[in-house]
Amino acid sequence: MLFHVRMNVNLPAAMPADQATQLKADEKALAQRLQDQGKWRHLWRIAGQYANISVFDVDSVDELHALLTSLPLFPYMQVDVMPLCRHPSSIRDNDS
Ligand SMILES: O=C(O)CC1=CCC(=O)O1
Repeated sequence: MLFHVRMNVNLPAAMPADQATQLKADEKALAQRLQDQGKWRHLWRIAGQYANISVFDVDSVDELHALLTSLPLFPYMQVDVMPLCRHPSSIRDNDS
Protein backbone atom coordinates (compact mmCIF):
# COMPACT_ATOMS: atom_id res chain seq x y z
CA MET A 1 0.00 0.00 0.00
CA LEU A 2 1.32 3.41 -0.98
CA PHE A 3 0.90 6.52 1.13
CA HIS A 4 1.81 10.10 0.36
CA VAL A 5 2.95 11.73 3.60
CA ARG A 6 3.77 15.35 4.28
CA MET A 7 5.79 16.09 7.40
CA ASN A 8 6.18 19.62 8.72
CA VAL A 9 8.88 19.81 11.36
CA ASN A 10 8.56 22.32 14.20
CA LEU A 11 11.39 22.09 16.69
CA PRO A 12 10.84 24.35 19.71
CA ALA A 13 13.10 27.40 19.63
CA ALA A 14 14.06 26.61 23.23
CA MET A 15 15.35 23.11 22.39
CA PRO A 16 19.10 22.85 23.13
CA ALA A 17 21.17 22.64 19.94
CA ASP A 18 22.82 19.33 20.90
CA GLN A 19 19.40 17.72 21.49
CA ALA A 20 18.19 18.93 18.08
CA THR A 21 21.38 17.65 16.44
CA GLN A 22 20.94 14.22 18.05
CA LEU A 23 17.26 14.00 17.07
CA LYS A 24 18.10 14.84 13.44
CA ALA A 25 20.92 12.25 13.38
CA ASP A 26 18.61 9.57 14.84
CA GLU A 27 15.89 10.52 12.35
CA LYS A 28 18.34 10.29 9.45
CA ALA A 29 19.60 6.87 10.54
CA LEU A 30 16.08 5.45 10.79
CA ALA A 31 14.96 7.11 7.55
CA GLN A 32 17.91 5.62 5.68
CA ARG A 33 17.28 2.17 7.19
CA LEU A 34 13.62 2.32 6.08
CA GLN A 35 14.70 3.45 2.59
CA ASP A 36 17.09 0.50 2.41
CA GLN A 37 14.17 -1.78 3.36
CA GLY A 38 12.03 -0.28 0.56
CA LYS A 39 9.43 1.02 2.99
CA TRP A 40 10.31 4.71 2.59
CA ARG A 41 10.21 4.97 -1.20
CA HIS A 42 10.65 8.70 -1.71
CA LEU A 43 11.93 11.49 0.50
CA TRP A 44 11.87 15.00 -0.90
CA ARG A 45 12.53 18.34 0.77
CA ILE A 46 9.86 20.96 0.10
CA ALA A 47 11.92 23.89 -1.15
CA GLY A 48 12.15 26.70 1.34
CA GLN A 49 10.40 24.82 4.17
CA TYR A 50 11.47 22.56 7.03
CA ALA A 51 9.12 19.95 5.63
CA ASN A 52 9.22 16.92 3.39
CA ILE A 53 7.05 14.97 1.01
CA SER A 54 7.49 11.24 1.32
CA VAL A 55 6.01 8.10 -0.21
CA PHE A 56 5.79 5.01 1.98
CA ASP A 57 5.17 1.47 0.77
CA VAL A 58 3.85 -0.58 3.68
CA ASP A 59 1.55 -3.54 4.22
CA SER A 60 -1.13 -1.78 6.26
CA VAL A 61 -2.31 1.47 7.79
CA ASP A 62 -1.28 0.05 11.16
CA GLU A 63 2.27 -0.47 9.90
CA LEU A 64 2.37 3.10 8.57
CA HIS A 65 1.13 4.42 11.91
CA ALA A 66 3.73 2.41 13.84
CA LEU A 67 6.48 3.58 11.52
CA LEU A 68 5.52 7.27 11.64
CA THR A 69 5.09 7.34 15.40
CA SER A 70 8.49 5.67 15.85
CA LEU A 71 10.29 8.54 14.12
CA PRO A 72 12.47 10.47 16.57
CA LEU A 73 11.12 13.78 15.25
CA PHE A 74 7.49 12.59 15.43
CA PRO A 75 6.69 14.59 18.60
CA TYR A 76 7.73 17.72 16.72
CA MET A 77 6.01 17.06 13.42
CA GLN A 78 2.65 17.72 11.90
CA VAL A 79 1.97 14.70 9.69
CA ASP A 80 -0.60 14.57 6.89
CA VAL A 81 -1.29 11.23 5.21
CA MET A 82 -2.98 10.53 1.87
CA PRO A 83 -3.59 6.94 0.81
CA LEU A 84 -2.74 6.34 -2.85
CA CYS A 85 -4.25 3.94 -5.33
CA ARG A 86 -3.54 3.27 -8.95
CA HIS A 87 -4.72 5.85 -11.47
CA PRO A 88 -6.44 4.18 -14.44
CA SER A 89 -4.47 6.35 -16.91
CA SER A 90 -1.06 5.68 -15.35
CA ILE A 91 1.37 3.81 -17.58
CA ARG A 92 3.52 2.86 -14.58
CA ASP A 93 3.03 0.08 -12.10
CA ASN A 94 3.52 0.56 -8.37
CA ASP A 95 7.17 -0.44 -8.61
CA SER A 96 8.35 2.54 -10.60
O1 LIG B 1 14.04 16.94 7.73
C1 LIG B 1 12.90 16.42 7.64
O2 LIG B 1 12.12 16.67 6.74
C2 LIG B 1 12.51 15.34 8.62
C3 LIG B 1 13.16 14.10 8.25
C4 LIG B 1 12.59 12.99 7.76
C5 LIG B 1 13.62 12.02 7.50
C6 LIG B 1 14.81 12.74 7.92
O3 LIG B 1 15.96 12.33 7.91
O4 LIG B 1 14.49 13.98 8.34
